[in-house]
Amino acid sequence: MSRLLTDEEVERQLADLPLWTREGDAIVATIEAPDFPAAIRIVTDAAEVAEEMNHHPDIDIRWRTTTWLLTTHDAGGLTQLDVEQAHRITEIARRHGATHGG
Ligand SMILES: C[C@H](O)[C@H](O)[C@H]1CNC2=NC(N)=NC(=O)C2=N1
Repeated sequence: MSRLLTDEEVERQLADLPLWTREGDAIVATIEAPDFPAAIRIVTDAAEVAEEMNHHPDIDIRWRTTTWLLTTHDAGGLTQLDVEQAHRITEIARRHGATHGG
């Protein structure tokens, strides 16, 4: 299991993740896809990454807007797994033509 990151470590790593903000013990991002099928493709690709990492995001799907919440339940907060997954979800979203959500 990954160790908890310090507040400073989280802050420093979020500088490279403009889509993501900290909310308590989690990091969150809102991603707007071009249309609903593209939003679902992002979720499907992220599901494969989640299985591979054995680390699973909380996802809210509303038409073409998806909201993602990452935290490491086992550790009780943020770990390097969340940061790595945030990068991978961001890359998937970019590939599917997504932009920042509101
Ligand atoms: C038993 C299994 O390894 C754990 O339940 C995994 C599965 N997926 C997980 N996902 C997330 N986001 N946090 C976890 O702590 C976690 N733990």
